[in-house]
Amino acid sequence: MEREVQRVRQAFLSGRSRSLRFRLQQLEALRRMVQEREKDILAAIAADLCKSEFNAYSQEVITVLGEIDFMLENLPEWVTAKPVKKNLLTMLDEAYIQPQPLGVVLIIGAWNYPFVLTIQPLIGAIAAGNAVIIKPSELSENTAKIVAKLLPQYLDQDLYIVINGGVEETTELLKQRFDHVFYTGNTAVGKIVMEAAAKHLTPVTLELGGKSPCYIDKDCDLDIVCRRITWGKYMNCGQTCIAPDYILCEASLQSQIVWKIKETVKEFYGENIKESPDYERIINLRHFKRILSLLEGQKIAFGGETDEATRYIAPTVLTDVDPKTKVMQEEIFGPILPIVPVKNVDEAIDFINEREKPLALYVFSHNHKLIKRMIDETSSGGVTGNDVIMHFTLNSLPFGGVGSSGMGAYHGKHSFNTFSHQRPCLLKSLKREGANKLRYPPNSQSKVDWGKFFLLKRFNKEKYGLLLLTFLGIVAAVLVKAGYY
Ligand SMILES: NC(=O)c1ccc[n+]([C@@H]2O[C@H](COP(=O)([O-])OP(=O)(O)OC[C@H]3O[C@@H](n4cnc5c(N)ncnc54)[C@H](O)[C@@H]3O)[C@@H](O)[C@H]2O)c1
Ligand SMILES: CCCCCCCC=O
Repeated sequence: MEREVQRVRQAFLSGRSRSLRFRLQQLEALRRMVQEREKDILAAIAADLCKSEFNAYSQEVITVLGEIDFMLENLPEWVTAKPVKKNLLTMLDEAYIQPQPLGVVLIIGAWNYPFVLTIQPLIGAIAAGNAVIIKPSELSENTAKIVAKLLPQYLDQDLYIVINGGVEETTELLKQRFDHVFYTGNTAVGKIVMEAAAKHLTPVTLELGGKSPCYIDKDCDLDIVCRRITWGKYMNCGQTCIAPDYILCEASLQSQIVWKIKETVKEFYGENIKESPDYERIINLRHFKRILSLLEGQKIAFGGETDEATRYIAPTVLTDVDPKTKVMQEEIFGPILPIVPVKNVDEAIDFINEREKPLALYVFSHNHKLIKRMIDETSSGGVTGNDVIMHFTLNSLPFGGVGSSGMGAYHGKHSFNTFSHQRPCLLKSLKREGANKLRYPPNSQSKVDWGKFFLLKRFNKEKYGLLLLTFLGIVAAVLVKAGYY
């Protein structure tokens, strides 16, 4: 492992990943890989999650292609140095921020959307000029294999490498020194990753999970609300980090919601859900059994059918759920939707605030003020109002958690920033030494006064104009040089 990391570091130190041209070339090669080997990629995802080609394409491949195109379009502008505002002391100098690559980045992927959740961070890391070690999740072994097979055929083989393996390999990898670690997965492993990274003072991005609440106000169109929630909850068999985990609503809405979700499930997946090409399966037996254990002692309004041989769990809704029961203590990450009745929006806000900060928050209402109030008075990684999941798809929005749902963010420019160091640069001339006398010892009251004038004075640019500021600066420099101060 040490040798592999060393090899990637040597490749980074060669400097070739830094030029804009090289980054664009690699991103174009990655796009070619996705386009030319689409069938192999979709087949691998299908084998891991029993997902149809249409679903794999629209949930994973489109996002990857969209992200690459967005990077190719914007990267030339993002990599350029950005001049910053100056003060009187630096107005004749050059001051700018130069984004630079961090170095060697470790990306640890997740299994639930095994392609996009591994490749989208990779796109950001390449765009920012880094070398990358990719560790796909061993749980989605088919996608892990295809990623390991294809990437070296299209990308620089020393700068971007894939290491496959399980906990043992990840543990070994985490002992190495990286310049950034980007982890997607559960909160418990997130802590292990952060602890390992801390030994080298390596910064981390942690894309974790949590119980994302969904508040339904009585002032809304329940048909539309239930259709959107059904889509986001049962997509990928509930194995979506930002799936609505549970519903909060007034007790009077509960039976209508159950009925409408049941009808929508029929509309989406037909009478025989097992036969639907749009309904996936649970990733493995461990997760299958974990999800089943969440049903114990619950009132099942509909669903609840299971088949261990195929790891099938039907779309299920639970009603009148007691917040103290197991299903409300951990992230469900499966097709079970508990409804917890609350008296009103105040109680819903308290309910959310008494728990760990979730990765997403959903609120449905015709009342825009109520939605704004929910946003103002709670915290979550991201929010979609009157829909679910969709904030993930807009790459101008940062995607990430807060508190126990994670730290840092990515997507689009936010990925570029995550994998870059924003290097502040101030370039001075070796001339104009007179003005510097102000900061050299011995200090005096008049030097302090001039310091205050240069550094603290706020000018209204429109009123005085830049010319006046320049004039004042020159006068001050001349006075200092002449030895008056
Ligand atoms: N925020 C996001 O974008 C996002 C996306 C997908 C999943 N998630 C979250 O991930 C969770 C589900 O994934 P999971 O928990 O099954 O992931 P997981 O257990 O498969 O972990 C993911 C990665 O961590 C490694 N790993 C596991 N145990 C380890 C250990 N003890 N030491 C070192 N490495 C270890 C695995 O090898 C794998 O590569 C959910 O909580 C979900 O919300 C979050
Ligand atoms: C269009 C759907 C993409 C959903 C990706 C969710 C990522 C977290 O699991």
